[in-house]
Amino acid sequence: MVLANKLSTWQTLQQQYETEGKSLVMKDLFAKDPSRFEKFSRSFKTSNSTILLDFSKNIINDDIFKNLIALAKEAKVAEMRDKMFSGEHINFTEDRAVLHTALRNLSNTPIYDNGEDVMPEVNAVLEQMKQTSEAIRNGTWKGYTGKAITDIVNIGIGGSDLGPVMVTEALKPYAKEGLHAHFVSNIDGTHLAEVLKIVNPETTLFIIASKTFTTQETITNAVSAKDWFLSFAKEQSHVAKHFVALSTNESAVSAFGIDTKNMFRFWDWVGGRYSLWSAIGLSIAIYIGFDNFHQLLQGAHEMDNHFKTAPLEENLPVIMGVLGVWYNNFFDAQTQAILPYDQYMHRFSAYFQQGDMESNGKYVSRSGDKVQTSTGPIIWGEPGTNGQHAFYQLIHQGTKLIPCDFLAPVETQNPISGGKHHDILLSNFFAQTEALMVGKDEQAVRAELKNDKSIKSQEQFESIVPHKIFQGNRPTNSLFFQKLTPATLGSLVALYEHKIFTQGVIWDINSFDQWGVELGKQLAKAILPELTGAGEVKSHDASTNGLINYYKANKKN
Ligand SMILES: O=P(O)(O)OC[C@H]1O[C@H](O)[C@@H](O)[C@@H](O)[C@@H]1O
Repeated sequence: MVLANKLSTWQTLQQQYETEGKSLVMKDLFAKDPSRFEKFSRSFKTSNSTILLDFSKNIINDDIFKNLIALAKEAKVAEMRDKMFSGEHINFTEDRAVLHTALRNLSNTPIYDNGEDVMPEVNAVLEQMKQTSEAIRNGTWKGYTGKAITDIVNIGIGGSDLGPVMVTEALKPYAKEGLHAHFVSNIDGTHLAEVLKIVNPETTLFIIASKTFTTQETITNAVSAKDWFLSFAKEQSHVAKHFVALSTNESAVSAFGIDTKNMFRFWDWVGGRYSLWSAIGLSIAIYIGFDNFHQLLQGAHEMDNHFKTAPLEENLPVIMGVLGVWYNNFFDAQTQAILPYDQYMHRFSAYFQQGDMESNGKYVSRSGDKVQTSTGPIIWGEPGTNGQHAFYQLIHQGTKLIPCDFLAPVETQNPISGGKHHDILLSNFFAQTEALMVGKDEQAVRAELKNDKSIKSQEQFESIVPHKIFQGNRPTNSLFFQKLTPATLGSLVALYEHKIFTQGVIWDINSFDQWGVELGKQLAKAILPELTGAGEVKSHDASTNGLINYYKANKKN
Protein backbone atom coordinates (compact mmCIF):
# COMPACT_ATOMS: atom_id res chain seq x y z
CA MET A 1 0.00 0.00 0.00
CA VAL A 2 1.90 2.99 -1.28
CA LEU A 3 0.38 6.32 -2.23
CA ALA A 4 0.61 6.74 -5.99
CA ASN A 5 2.87 9.78 -5.88
CA LYS A 6 5.35 7.96 -3.64
CA LEU A 7 6.07 5.36 -6.32
CA SER A 8 9.43 5.95 -7.95
CA THR A 9 7.97 5.49 -11.43
CA TRP A 10 5.42 8.19 -10.63
CA GLN A 11 8.25 10.58 -10.01
CA THR A 12 9.99 9.53 -13.19
CA LEU A 13 6.78 10.14 -15.09
CA GLN A 14 6.35 13.54 -13.44
CA GLN A 15 9.78 14.54 -14.65
CA GLN A 16 9.14 13.09 -18.05
CA TYR A 17 5.91 15.05 -18.28
CA GLU A 18 7.76 18.29 -17.49
CA THR A 19 10.71 17.71 -19.77
CA GLU A 20 9.01 16.21 -22.80
CA GLY A 21 5.51 14.84 -22.21
CA LYS A 22 3.64 18.12 -22.07
CA SER A 23 5.24 19.39 -25.26
CA LEU A 24 4.92 16.25 -27.39
CA VAL A 25 3.01 16.81 -30.60
CA MET A 26 1.26 13.69 -31.83
CA LYS A 27 1.20 14.88 -35.42
CA ASP A 28 5.00 15.10 -35.41
CA LEU A 29 5.33 11.72 -33.73
CA PHE A 30 3.27 10.15 -36.51
CA ALA A 31 5.38 11.91 -39.12
CA LYS A 32 8.59 10.63 -37.53
CA ASP A 33 7.49 7.06 -36.95
CA PRO A 34 5.71 5.20 -39.76
CA SER A 35 5.13 2.23 -37.47
CA ARG A 36 3.37 4.20 -34.74
CA PHE A 37 -0.03 2.66 -35.46
CA GLU A 38 1.35 -0.90 -35.33
CA LYS A 39 3.40 -0.09 -32.26
CA PHE A 40 0.55 1.45 -30.31
CA SER A 41 -2.37 -0.77 -31.19
CA ARG A 42 -3.36 -4.17 -29.82
CA SER A 43 -5.91 -6.78 -30.80
CA PHE A 44 -7.95 -8.83 -28.42
CA LYS A 45 -8.99 -11.96 -30.29
CA THR A 46 -11.28 -14.76 -29.19
CA SER A 47 -13.08 -17.55 -30.97
CA ASN A 48 -15.94 -15.26 -31.82
CA SER A 49 -14.89 -11.68 -31.45
CA THR A 50 -12.04 -9.26 -32.05
CA ILE A 51 -11.50 -5.89 -30.48
CA LEU A 52 -8.87 -3.58 -31.87
CA LEU A 53 -7.53 -0.94 -29.49
CA ASP A 54 -5.71 1.83 -31.32
CA PHE A 55 -4.01 4.03 -28.75
CA SER A 56 -1.53 5.60 -31.12
CA LYS A 57 -3.38 8.94 -30.94
CA ASN A 58 -2.18 9.52 -27.39
CA ILE A 59 0.42 11.98 -26.17
CA ILE A 60 3.02 9.33 -25.52
CA ASN A 61 6.30 8.11 -26.94
CA ASP A 62 8.07 4.77 -26.45
CA ASP A 63 9.69 5.84 -23.22
CA ILE A 64 6.56 7.24 -21.65
CA PHE A 65 4.60 4.15 -22.58
CA LYS A 66 7.27 1.97 -21.03
CA ASN A 67 7.18 3.98 -17.83
CA LEU A 68 3.40 3.96 -17.66
CA ILE A 69 3.51 0.17 -17.82
CA ALA A 70 6.29 0.20 -15.23
CA LEU A 71 4.01 2.29 -13.02
CA ALA A 72 1.36 -0.44 -13.16
CA LYS A 73 4.04 -2.97 -12.25
CA GLU A 74 5.41 -0.96 -9.39
CA ALA A 75 1.89 -0.31 -8.06
CA LYS A 76 1.44 -4.11 -8.02
CA VAL A 77 -1.56 -4.18 -10.33
CA ALA A 78 -0.81 -7.81 -11.22
CA GLU A 79 -0.55 -8.87 -7.59
CA MET A 80 -3.78 -7.16 -6.64
CA ARG A 81 -5.48 -8.60 -9.73
CA ASP A 82 -4.48 -12.09 -8.64
CA LYS A 83 -5.84 -11.41 -5.17
CA MET A 84 -9.16 -10.32 -6.67
CA PHE A 85 -9.47 -13.39 -8.88
CA SER A 86 -8.58 -15.71 -6.03
CA GLY A 87 -11.22 -14.40 -3.64
CA GLU A 88 -9.10 -12.45 -1.17
CA HIS A 89 -11.13 -9.86 0.70
CA ILE A 90 -9.67 -6.90 -1.16
CA ASN A 91 -12.79 -4.90 -0.36
CA PHE A 92 -11.49 -4.65 3.18
CA THR A 93 -13.79 -1.87 4.41
CA GLU A 94 -16.71 -4.26 3.97
CA ASP A 95 -14.58 -7.37 4.53
CA ARG A 96 -15.68 -8.83 1.21
CA ALA A 97 -14.20 -10.69 -1.69
CA VAL A 98 -14.62 -9.10 -5.12
CA LEU A 99 -15.68 -11.95 -7.31
CA HIS A 100 -17.85 -10.73 -10.15
CA THR A 101 -15.37 -12.61 -12.32
CA ALA A 102 -16.65 -15.86 -10.74
CA LEU A 103 -20.10 -15.14 -12.16
CA ARG A 104 -18.70 -15.53 -15.66
CA ASN A 105 -16.11 -18.16 -14.87
CA LEU A 106 -17.30 -20.49 -17.59
CA SER A 107 -14.16 -22.62 -17.21
CA ASN A 108 -15.73 -23.56 -13.89
CA THR A 109 -12.43 -23.78 -12.04
CA PRO A 110 -13.05 -23.61 -8.29
CA ILE A 111 -12.96 -20.14 -6.73
CA TYR A 112 -12.96 -19.90 -2.97
CA ASP A 113 -14.48 -17.37 -0.65
CA ASN A 114 -13.78 -18.07 3.02
CA GLY A 115 -12.61 -21.55 2.04
CA GLU A 116 -15.77 -22.47 0.15
CA ASP A 117 -15.96 -22.95 -3.61
CA VAL A 118 -18.51 -20.44 -4.90
CA MET A 119 -18.93 -22.10 -8.30
CA PRO A 120 -21.61 -24.69 -7.41
CA GLU A 121 -23.92 -21.90 -6.17
CA VAL A 122 -23.11 -19.68 -9.13
CA ASN A 123 -23.96 -22.51 -11.51
CA ALA A 124 -27.16 -23.36 -9.65
CA VAL A 125 -28.45 -19.78 -9.97
CA LEU A 126 -27.48 -19.71 -13.65
CA GLU A 127 -29.50 -22.89 -14.14
CA GLN A 128 -32.47 -21.33 -12.33
CA MET A 129 -32.17 -18.25 -14.56
CA LYS A 130 -32.03 -20.49 -17.63
CA GLN A 131 -35.18 -22.36 -16.69
CA THR A 132 -37.14 -19.28 -15.77
CA SER A 133 -36.08 -17.27 -18.80
CA GLU A 134 -36.97 -20.17 -21.07
CA ALA A 135 -40.35 -20.71 -19.41
CA ILE A 136 -41.19 -17.04 -19.87
CA ARG A 137 -39.99 -16.92 -23.44
CA ASN A 138 -41.75 -20.09 -24.53
CA GLY A 139 -44.97 -19.19 -22.75
CA THR A 140 -45.08 -22.06 -20.24
CA TRP A 141 -44.85 -19.52 -17.41
CA LYS A 142 -48.43 -18.28 -17.20
CA GLY A 143 -49.96 -15.28 -15.53
CA TYR A 144 -52.95 -15.46 -13.17
CA THR A 145 -55.46 -15.66 -16.02
CA GLY A 146 -53.50 -18.30 -17.90
CA LYS A 147 -51.88 -15.96 -20.40
CA ALA A 148 -48.18 -15.91 -21.33
CA ILE A 149 -45.92 -13.07 -20.21
CA THR A 150 -45.45 -10.26 -22.74
CA ASP A 151 -43.81 -7.61 -20.56
CA ILE A 152 -41.16 -7.64 -17.91
CA VAL A 153 -40.67 -4.70 -15.56
CA ASN A 154 -37.36 -4.57 -13.73
CA ILE A 155 -37.67 -2.48 -10.58
CA GLY A 156 -34.24 -1.58 -9.24
CA ILE A 157 -31.83 1.34 -9.04
CA GLY A 158 -28.09 1.96 -9.41
CA GLY A 159 -26.33 -1.31 -10.04
CA SER A 160 -29.66 -3.13 -10.00
CA ASP A 161 -30.86 -1.08 -12.96
CA LEU A 162 -28.08 0.47 -15.03
CA GLY A 163 -26.51 -2.78 -16.25
CA PRO A 164 -29.77 -4.42 -17.34
CA VAL A 165 -30.88 -1.19 -19.04
CA MET A 166 -27.58 -0.72 -20.83
CA VAL A 167 -27.34 -4.35 -21.99
CA THR A 168 -30.95 -4.78 -23.09
CA GLU A 169 -30.62 -1.58 -25.12
CA ALA A 170 -27.28 -2.61 -26.57
CA LEU A 171 -28.52 -6.08 -27.52
CA LYS A 172 -31.97 -5.14 -28.76
CA PRO A 173 -31.40 -6.92 -32.09
CA TYR A 174 -31.23 -10.19 -30.12
CA ALA A 175 -34.54 -9.63 -28.33
CA LYS A 176 -37.55 -11.87 -28.78
CA GLU A 177 -40.25 -10.25 -30.82
CA GLY A 178 -43.34 -9.41 -28.79
CA LEU A 179 -41.49 -9.40 -25.47
CA HIS A 180 -41.03 -5.95 -23.98
CA ALA A 181 -38.62 -4.95 -21.24
CA HIS A 182 -39.27 -1.91 -19.02
CA PHE A 183 -37.19 -0.43 -16.26
CA VAL A 184 -38.35 1.55 -13.27
CA SER A 185 -35.67 3.05 -11.07
CA ASN A 186 -36.55 6.57 -9.96
CA ILE A 187 -38.61 7.11 -6.81
CA ASP A 188 -40.39 9.83 -8.79
CA GLY A 189 -43.82 8.26 -9.16
CA THR A 190 -43.83 9.31 -12.78
CA HIS A 191 -41.39 6.57 -13.67
CA LEU A 192 -43.61 3.75 -12.42
CA ALA A 193 -46.85 5.44 -13.46
CA GLU A 194 -45.75 5.75 -17.09
CA VAL A 195 -44.85 2.05 -17.26
CA LEU A 196 -48.08 0.96 -15.57
CA LYS A 197 -50.02 2.89 -18.20
CA ILE A 198 -48.77 0.58 -20.92
CA VAL A 199 -48.56 -2.87 -19.34
CA ASN A 200 -51.30 -5.39 -18.69
CA PRO A 201 -51.37 -6.98 -15.21
CA GLU A 202 -52.34 -10.35 -16.69
CA THR A 203 -49.20 -10.57 -18.84
CA THR A 204 -46.57 -8.67 -16.84
CA LEU A 205 -43.77 -10.02 -14.70
CA PHE A 206 -42.26 -7.65 -12.14
CA ILE A 207 -38.64 -8.33 -11.32
CA ILE A 208 -37.68 -6.70 -8.02
CA ALA A 209 -33.94 -6.24 -8.21
CA SER A 210 -32.11 -5.14 -5.11
CA LYS A 211 -28.97 -6.55 -3.60
CA THR A 212 -29.86 -5.36 -0.12
CA PHE A 213 -33.64 -5.37 -0.61
CA THR A 214 -33.76 -2.31 1.60
CA THR A 215 -33.25 0.45 -0.96
CA GLN A 216 -36.00 2.98 -0.39
CA GLU A 217 -36.70 3.70 -4.06
CA THR A 218 -36.90 0.07 -5.08
CA ILE A 219 -38.99 -1.13 -2.18
CA THR A 220 -41.41 1.80 -2.51
CA ASN A 221 -41.78 1.22 -6.25
CA ALA A 222 -42.19 -2.53 -5.70
CA VAL A 223 -44.93 -2.02 -3.09
CA SER A 224 -46.78 0.38 -5.39
CA ALA A 225 -46.44 -2.08 -8.29
CA LYS A 226 -47.80 -4.87 -6.10
CA ASP A 227 -50.74 -2.70 -4.98
CA TRP A 228 -51.48 -1.89 -8.61
CA PHE A 229 -51.28 -5.56 -9.57
CA LEU A 230 -53.54 -6.66 -6.71
CA SER A 231 -56.11 -4.02 -7.64
CA PHE A 232 -56.68 -6.20 -10.71
CA ALA A 233 -55.74 -9.72 -9.60
CA LYS A 234 -57.37 -9.42 -6.13
CA GLU A 235 -55.93 -12.68 -4.76
CA GLN A 236 -52.65 -12.47 -2.85
CA SER A 237 -51.74 -15.93 -4.18
CA HIS A 238 -51.49 -14.53 -7.72
CA VAL A 239 -48.43 -12.49 -6.70
CA ALA A 240 -46.26 -15.60 -7.11
CA LYS A 241 -46.91 -15.68 -10.86
CA HIS A 242 -46.07 -12.01 -11.36
CA PHE A 243 -43.31 -11.09 -8.91
CA VAL A 244 -39.80 -12.44 -8.61
CA ALA A 245 -36.91 -11.07 -6.56
CA LEU A 246 -33.18 -10.78 -7.26
CA SER A 247 -31.33 -10.27 -4.02
CA THR A 248 -28.82 -11.36 -1.42
CA ASN A 249 -31.34 -10.80 1.37
CA GLU A 250 -33.66 -13.77 1.75
CA SER A 251 -35.50 -12.60 4.86
CA ALA A 252 -36.32 -9.17 3.38
CA VAL A 253 -37.60 -10.85 0.22
CA SER A 254 -40.03 -13.06 2.15
CA ALA A 255 -41.06 -10.16 4.38
CA PHE A 256 -42.00 -8.32 1.21
CA GLY A 257 -44.30 -11.21 0.26
CA ILE A 258 -42.31 -12.88 -2.48
CA ASP A 259 -41.98 -16.63 -2.09
CA THR A 260 -38.27 -17.48 -1.82
CA LYS A 261 -38.72 -20.11 -4.54
CA ASN A 262 -39.17 -17.07 -6.80
CA MET A 263 -35.97 -15.56 -5.53
CA PHE A 264 -32.72 -15.54 -7.50
CA ARG A 265 -29.79 -15.25 -5.18
CA PHE A 266 -26.46 -13.61 -5.37
CA TRP A 267 -23.81 -12.89 -2.79
CA ASP A 268 -22.14 -10.09 -0.89
CA TRP A 269 -19.00 -10.54 -3.00
CA VAL A 270 -20.85 -9.13 -6.03
CA GLY A 271 -20.71 -5.34 -6.00
CA GLY A 272 -23.91 -3.65 -7.18
CA ARG A 273 -22.15 -1.95 -10.09
CA TYR A 274 -20.56 -5.27 -11.09
CA SER A 275 -23.75 -7.29 -10.82
CA LEU A 276 -25.22 -7.51 -14.31
CA TRP A 277 -23.52 -10.91 -14.64
CA SER A 278 -25.40 -12.22 -11.60
CA ALA A 279 -29.10 -12.84 -10.97
CA ILE A 280 -29.45 -9.08 -11.55
CA GLY A 281 -29.11 -10.01 -15.23
CA LEU A 282 -32.39 -11.95 -15.21
CA SER A 283 -34.18 -9.30 -17.27
CA ILE A 284 -31.34 -9.55 -19.80
CA ALA A 285 -31.59 -13.35 -19.95
CA ILE A 286 -35.34 -13.17 -20.47
CA TYR A 287 -35.13 -10.43 -23.08
CA ILE A 288 -32.30 -11.82 -25.26
CA GLY A 289 -32.55 -15.48 -24.28
CA PHE A 290 -30.30 -17.49 -22.02
CA ASP A 291 -27.92 -18.59 -24.80
CA ASN A 292 -27.20 -14.97 -25.62
CA PHE A 293 -26.81 -14.16 -21.92
CA HIS A 294 -24.33 -17.03 -21.77
CA GLN A 295 -22.45 -15.49 -24.70
CA LEU A 296 -22.29 -12.22 -22.81
CA LEU A 297 -20.70 -14.07 -19.89
CA GLN A 298 -18.37 -15.88 -22.30
CA GLY A 299 -17.12 -12.60 -23.76
CA ALA A 300 -16.48 -11.22 -20.29
CA HIS A 301 -14.74 -14.44 -19.22
CA GLU A 302 -12.41 -14.20 -22.20
CA MET A 303 -11.54 -10.63 -21.28
CA ASP A 304 -10.92 -11.81 -17.70
CA ASN A 305 -8.49 -14.40 -19.01
CA HIS A 306 -6.75 -11.79 -21.11
CA PHE A 307 -6.48 -9.45 -18.11
CA LYS A 308 -5.14 -12.31 -15.99
CA THR A 309 -2.56 -13.63 -18.41
CA ALA A 310 -1.45 -11.04 -20.97
CA PRO A 311 1.81 -9.23 -20.20
CA LEU A 312 0.99 -5.75 -18.95
CA GLU A 313 2.23 -4.02 -22.10
CA GLU A 314 -0.13 -6.19 -24.16
CA ASN A 315 -2.97 -6.01 -21.69
CA LEU A 316 -5.84 -3.86 -22.94
CA PRO A 317 -7.37 -2.91 -19.58
CA VAL A 318 -3.92 -2.06 -18.19
CA ILE A 319 -3.03 0.03 -21.22
CA MET A 320 -6.29 1.98 -21.02
CA GLY A 321 -5.88 2.31 -17.27
CA VAL A 322 -2.39 3.79 -17.38
CA LEU A 323 -3.23 6.13 -20.25
CA GLY A 324 -6.10 7.43 -18.14
CA VAL A 325 -3.69 8.02 -15.26
CA TRP A 326 -1.31 9.86 -17.60
CA TYR A 327 -3.97 12.46 -18.43
CA ASN A 328 -5.79 12.49 -15.10
CA ASN A 329 -2.69 13.01 -13.03
CA PHE A 330 0.00 14.57 -15.17
CA PHE A 331 -2.06 16.64 -17.60
CA ASP A 332 -4.68 17.36 -14.91
CA ALA A 333 -7.56 16.24 -17.11
CA GLN A 334 -10.73 16.20 -15.04
CA THR A 335 -12.95 14.07 -17.20
CA GLN A 336 -12.99 11.15 -19.60
CA ALA A 337 -15.50 10.94 -22.43
CA ILE A 338 -16.84 7.61 -23.68
CA LEU A 339 -18.26 8.05 -27.16
CA PRO A 340 -19.82 4.99 -28.77
CA TYR A 341 -20.53 5.25 -32.47
CA ASP A 342 -23.35 2.75 -32.15
CA GLN A 343 -26.85 3.89 -31.26
CA TYR A 344 -27.51 0.62 -29.44
CA MET A 345 -24.79 1.60 -26.95
CA HIS A 346 -26.55 4.81 -25.99
CA ARG A 347 -26.51 3.93 -22.27
CA PHE A 348 -22.90 2.71 -22.24
CA SER A 349 -21.37 5.91 -20.86
CA ALA A 350 -24.21 6.30 -18.35
CA TYR A 351 -23.51 2.75 -17.20
CA PHE A 352 -19.86 3.54 -16.63
CA GLN A 353 -20.69 6.71 -14.79
CA GLN A 354 -21.64 4.44 -11.93
CA GLY A 355 -19.05 1.79 -12.82
CA ASP A 356 -16.16 4.23 -12.72
CA MET A 357 -17.27 7.10 -10.50
CA GLU A 358 -18.72 4.97 -7.70
CA SER A 359 -15.60 2.80 -7.81
CA ASN A 360 -12.88 5.40 -8.02
CA GLY A 361 -14.50 8.59 -6.72
CA LYS A 362 -12.58 8.40 -3.43
CA TYR A 363 -10.07 10.56 -1.59
CA VAL A 364 -9.12 8.09 1.13
CA SER A 365 -6.32 5.68 0.30
CA ARG A 366 -6.24 2.03 1.33
CA SER A 367 -4.13 2.90 4.35
CA GLY A 368 -6.72 5.43 5.54
CA ASP A 369 -4.59 8.47 4.69
CA LYS A 370 -5.78 11.04 2.24
CA VAL A 371 -4.50 10.43 -1.25
CA GLN A 372 -2.08 13.04 -2.53
CA THR A 373 -3.07 12.74 -6.16
CA SER A 374 -6.24 13.19 -8.12
CA THR A 375 -8.31 9.99 -8.42
CA GLY A 376 -11.29 8.92 -10.55
CA PRO A 377 -12.27 11.06 -13.53
CA ILE A 378 -15.75 12.34 -14.30
CA ILE A 379 -17.19 10.02 -16.92
CA TRP A 380 -19.58 11.28 -19.52
CA GLY A 381 -20.57 10.88 -23.14
CA GLU A 382 -23.27 10.38 -25.70
CA PRO A 383 -23.36 8.31 -28.83
CA GLY A 384 -21.81 9.69 -32.00
CA THR A 385 -22.87 11.58 -34.06
CA ASN A 386 -25.29 13.21 -31.59
CA GLY A 387 -22.42 14.25 -29.35
CA GLN A 388 -20.71 15.95 -32.27
CA HIS A 389 -23.64 18.32 -32.62
CA ALA A 390 -23.79 18.98 -28.90
CA PHE A 391 -20.51 19.15 -27.01
CA TYR A 392 -17.63 18.35 -29.38
CA GLN A 393 -17.03 22.08 -29.82
CA LEU A 394 -15.56 22.11 -26.31
CA ILE A 395 -13.51 18.99 -26.95
CA HIS A 396 -12.00 20.55 -30.09
CA GLN A 397 -11.53 24.17 -29.05
CA GLY A 398 -12.29 24.43 -25.34
CA THR A 399 -9.76 25.15 -22.63
CA LYS A 400 -10.06 21.71 -21.03
CA LEU A 401 -8.28 18.57 -22.07
CA ILE A 402 -10.83 15.79 -22.58
CA PRO A 403 -9.35 12.38 -23.33
CA CYS A 404 -11.93 10.45 -25.36
CA ASP A 405 -12.64 6.81 -26.06
CA PHE A 406 -14.26 6.27 -29.43
CA LEU A 407 -15.99 2.91 -29.90
CA ALA A 408 -17.52 1.53 -33.08
CA PRO A 409 -18.53 -1.70 -34.78
CA VAL A 410 -17.12 -2.51 -38.21
CA GLU A 411 -20.45 -4.08 -39.08
CA THR A 412 -23.80 -2.50 -38.36
CA GLN A 413 -26.87 -4.45 -37.30
CA ASN A 414 -28.93 -2.28 -39.63
CA PRO A 415 -27.27 -1.81 -43.01
CA ILE A 416 -30.10 0.30 -44.36
CA SER A 417 -29.83 2.17 -47.67
CA GLY A 418 -27.10 -0.16 -48.85
CA GLY A 419 -24.86 0.53 -45.84
CA LYS A 420 -24.74 4.26 -46.56
CA HIS A 421 -25.64 5.25 -42.99
CA HIS A 422 -22.88 3.16 -41.52
CA ASP A 423 -20.27 4.53 -43.90
CA ILE A 424 -21.32 8.05 -42.97
CA LEU A 425 -21.28 7.18 -39.27
CA LEU A 426 -17.81 5.70 -39.47
CA SER A 427 -16.47 8.49 -41.65
CA ASN A 428 -17.43 10.76 -38.76
CA PHE A 429 -15.68 8.50 -36.25
CA PHE A 430 -12.46 8.56 -38.30
CA ALA A 431 -12.75 12.26 -39.04
CA GLN A 432 -13.24 13.21 -35.41
CA THR A 433 -10.30 11.26 -34.05
CA GLU A 434 -8.17 12.60 -36.88
CA ALA A 435 -9.29 16.20 -36.39
CA LEU A 436 -8.77 16.01 -32.64
CA MET A 437 -5.23 14.85 -33.20
CA VAL A 438 -4.19 16.90 -36.24
CA GLY A 439 -6.16 20.07 -35.60
CA LYS A 440 -5.90 22.87 -38.14
CA ASP A 441 -3.03 25.32 -38.08
CA GLU A 442 -3.01 28.97 -39.05
CA GLN A 443 -1.54 28.30 -42.45
CA ALA A 444 -4.32 25.89 -43.35
CA VAL A 445 -6.94 28.32 -42.06
CA ARG A 446 -5.52 31.14 -44.16
CA ALA A 447 -5.39 28.98 -47.28
CA GLU A 448 -8.98 27.92 -46.75
CA LEU A 449 -10.24 31.45 -46.09
CA LYS A 450 -8.61 32.76 -49.27
CA ASN A 451 -11.23 30.88 -51.24
CA ASP A 452 -14.08 32.16 -49.12
CA LYS A 453 -15.98 34.59 -51.30
CA SER A 454 -18.17 35.82 -48.44
CA ILE A 455 -15.22 37.58 -46.76
CA LYS A 456 -15.40 41.22 -47.71
CA SER A 457 -12.25 42.83 -46.35
CA GLN A 458 -8.75 42.05 -45.21
CA GLU A 459 -9.75 43.21 -41.76
CA GLN A 460 -12.60 40.72 -41.65
CA PHE A 461 -10.24 38.02 -42.93
CA GLU A 462 -7.74 38.65 -40.15
CA SER A 463 -10.39 38.79 -37.47
CA ILE A 464 -11.71 35.35 -38.40
CA VAL A 465 -8.38 33.51 -38.62
CA PRO A 466 -7.79 32.79 -34.90
CA HIS A 467 -11.31 31.44 -34.42
CA LYS A 468 -10.81 28.79 -37.06
CA ILE A 469 -7.57 27.41 -35.68
CA PHE A 470 -7.72 24.03 -33.97
CA GLN A 471 -4.73 23.31 -31.76
CA GLY A 472 -5.25 19.58 -32.14
CA ASN A 473 -3.15 17.20 -30.03
CA ARG A 474 -6.32 16.04 -28.24
CA PRO A 475 -5.87 12.39 -27.26
CA THR A 476 -8.23 9.56 -28.22
CA ASN A 477 -8.41 5.81 -27.94
CA SER A 478 -10.24 4.00 -30.71
CA LEU A 479 -11.94 0.70 -29.94
CA PHE A 480 -13.06 -1.04 -33.06
CA PHE A 481 -14.93 -4.34 -32.95
CA GLN A 482 -16.54 -6.45 -35.63
CA LYS A 483 -20.14 -6.33 -34.50
CA LEU A 484 -21.98 -5.58 -31.27
CA THR A 485 -22.72 -9.21 -30.37
CA PRO A 486 -23.43 -10.40 -26.81
CA ALA A 487 -19.89 -11.78 -26.55
CA THR A 488 -18.29 -8.56 -27.76
CA LEU A 489 -20.38 -6.47 -25.39
CA GLY A 490 -19.37 -8.79 -22.54
CA SER A 491 -15.71 -8.30 -23.43
CA LEU A 492 -16.08 -4.53 -23.68
CA VAL A 493 -17.77 -4.21 -20.31
CA ALA A 494 -15.16 -6.42 -18.65
CA LEU A 495 -12.43 -4.38 -20.36
CA TYR A 496 -13.71 -1.19 -18.73
CA GLU A 497 -14.23 -2.93 -15.38
CA HIS A 498 -10.58 -3.96 -15.36
CA LYS A 499 -9.45 -0.55 -16.54
CA ILE A 500 -11.20 0.89 -13.49
CA PHE A 501 -9.55 -1.78 -11.33
CA THR A 502 -6.08 -0.96 -12.69
CA GLN A 503 -6.52 2.72 -11.93
CA GLY A 504 -7.90 2.06 -8.45
CA VAL A 505 -4.82 -0.01 -7.62
CA ILE A 506 -2.46 2.66 -8.91
CA TRP A 507 -4.26 5.36 -6.89
CA ASP A 508 -4.19 3.05 -3.87
CA ILE A 509 -7.91 3.24 -3.20
CA ASN A 510 -10.56 0.61 -2.52
CA SER A 511 -12.61 0.59 -5.73
CA PHE A 512 -15.25 -1.72 -4.29
CA ASP A 513 -17.00 0.09 -1.46
CA GLN A 514 -19.38 3.06 -1.84
CA TRP A 515 -19.71 4.85 1.48
CA GLY A 516 -20.17 8.12 -0.36
CA VAL A 517 -23.73 7.28 -1.40
CA GLU A 518 -24.82 6.66 2.19
CA LEU A 519 -24.99 10.18 3.62
CA GLY A 520 -27.67 11.49 1.27
CA LYS A 521 -29.74 8.35 1.92
CA GLN A 522 -29.57 8.83 5.71
CA LEU A 523 -30.50 12.50 5.51
CA ALA A 524 -33.46 11.82 3.21
CA LYS A 525 -34.80 9.31 5.73
CA ALA A 526 -34.60 11.90 8.50
CA ILE A 527 -36.33 14.57 6.43
CA LEU A 528 -39.22 12.43 5.17
CA PRO A 529 -41.27 12.50 8.41
CA GLU A 530 -40.75 16.26 8.65
CA LEU A 531 -42.59 16.71 5.36
CA THR A 532 -45.80 15.30 6.76
CA GLY A 533 -45.42 16.47 10.35
CA ALA A 534 -47.25 19.55 11.64
CA GLY A 535 -45.58 22.91 12.12
CA GLU A 536 -42.59 24.74 10.81
CA VAL A 537 -39.34 22.82 10.39
CA LYS A 538 -36.42 24.44 12.21
CA SER A 539 -33.91 21.62 12.58
CA HIS A 540 -31.68 22.40 9.57
CA ASP A 541 -29.71 25.27 8.16
CA ALA A 542 -31.73 28.27 6.99
CA SER A 543 -31.70 27.25 3.34
CA THR A 544 -32.84 23.67 3.95
CA ASN A 545 -35.50 24.85 6.44
CA GLY A 546 -36.66 27.47 3.94
CA LEU A 547 -37.01 24.96 1.11
CA ILE A 548 -38.81 22.38 3.25
CA ASN A 549 -41.22 24.92 4.66
CA TYR A 550 -41.89 26.36 1.21
CA TYR A 551 -42.75 22.87 -0.01
CA LYS A 552 -45.00 22.20 2.99
CA ALA A 553 -46.85 25.48 2.55
CA ASN A 554 -47.49 24.93 -1.14
CA LYS A 555 -47.98 21.20 -1.67
CA LYS A 556 -51.44 20.13 -2.74
CA ASN A 557 -51.60 16.54 -1.52
O1 LIG B 1 -29.26 -3.27 -5.24
P1 LIG B 1 -29.52 -2.34 -4.10
O2 LIG B 1 -29.13 -2.92 -2.78
O3 LIG B 1 -30.95 -1.90 -4.11
O4 LIG B 1 -28.61 -1.06 -4.29
C1 LIG B 1 -28.75 -0.15 -5.33
C2 LIG B 1 -27.61 0.86 -5.32
O5 LIG B 1 -27.64 1.50 -4.04
C3 LIG B 1 -26.63 2.47 -3.79
O6 LIG B 1 -26.80 3.59 -4.61
C4 LIG B 1 -25.25 1.93 -4.00
O7 LIG B 1 -24.98 1.04 -2.97
C5 LIG B 1 -25.17 1.24 -5.36
O8 LIG B 1 -23.92 0.60 -5.51
C6 LIG B 1 -26.26 0.23 -5.53
O9 LIG B 1 -26.16 -0.34 -6.80
